[in-house]
Amino acid sequence: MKRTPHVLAIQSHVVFGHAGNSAAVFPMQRIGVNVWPLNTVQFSNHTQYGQWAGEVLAPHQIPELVEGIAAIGELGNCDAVLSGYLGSAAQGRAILAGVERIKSINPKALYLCDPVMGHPEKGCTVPAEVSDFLLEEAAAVADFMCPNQLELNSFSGRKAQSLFDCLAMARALLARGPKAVLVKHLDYPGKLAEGFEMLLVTAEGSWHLRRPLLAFPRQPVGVGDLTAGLFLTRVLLGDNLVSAFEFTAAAVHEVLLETQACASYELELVRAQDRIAHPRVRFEATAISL
Ligand SMILES: Nc1ncnc2c1ncn2[C@@H]1O[C@H](COP(=O)(O)OP(=O)(O)O)[C@@H](O)[C@H]1O
Ligand SMILES: Cc1ncc(COP(=O)(O)O)c(C=O)c1O
Ligand SMILES: [Mg+2]
Repeated sequence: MKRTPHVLAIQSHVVFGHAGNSAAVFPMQRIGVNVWPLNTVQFSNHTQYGQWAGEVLAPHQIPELVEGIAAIGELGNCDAVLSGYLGSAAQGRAILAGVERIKSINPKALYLCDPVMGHPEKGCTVPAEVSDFLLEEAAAVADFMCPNQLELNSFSGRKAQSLFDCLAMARALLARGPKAVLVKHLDYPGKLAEGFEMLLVTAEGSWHLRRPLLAFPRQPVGVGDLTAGLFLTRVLLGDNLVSAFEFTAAAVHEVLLETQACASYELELVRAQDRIAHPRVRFEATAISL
């Protein structure tokens, strides 16, 4: 029987609702991986509510927890690390040390870095040291990076002017080391208003995908975290990168359809669980080149 992969998922936890690990862990488990959640913060709720209670994990706890897993002889069973929102560059460096420790025991282990930089227009940003860390240090170690357009613009120091410009920006990020860059959400002048577009860029080629844009009174949070977690999971389960990309788009769309149907602000992950595992919709990625 094929072994079930294990993923160390290092990102935020919210008690109520879904963001970070609270958006990614259950869907990842539902489609077939064991998840080791290491929560970088425990907040009452996600920060887009404008108020929350809770605490950030001290950076020294990350290596301590990783060493704890090593001490019971289980660290070599880690097949991948996923990281999301970082409270500080110090927390990021502690994650990279953990990734290096895991790769030294299991060289096949993968690292997916979701370079979360918040939503500047909603007053939520990360310190400049975190965005510098993500570009200068994390990109060199990560196997996969999953920026959205804002994050890609921030890496490039400018706004994308066209789809081909987005592609050039993603290729520039790819040149820093990752095997693949998945742009979770494209935004550029001339983009069709009714579509939600994504991009996958690898050394082999580039693929563009469009799914319907759904109307929400308030944009749900945690979609990026769900996207990154599902993509990594499907790769671990043996999909090629393009298939993992197409599956992820379909499964995320199913969650958003359920969320919209329930008029819910929080993602309806439990109600959508069978559709996450077996999406009824399918979006085909089409190859594009510069
Ligand atoms: N098909 C869709 N229709 C409408 N909004 C969407 C759709 N897919 C994602 N979104 C929204 O687009 C925004 C950007 O998503 P994305 O960049 O993937 O991740 P993040 O959640 O990290 O910002 C999110 O606010 C999400 O709620
Ligand atoms: C605690 C927390 N974690 C993670 C996120 C990131 O969520 P998203 O997937 O929407 O980028 C947010 C967004 O507000 C958050 O508040
Ligand atoms: Mg995000």
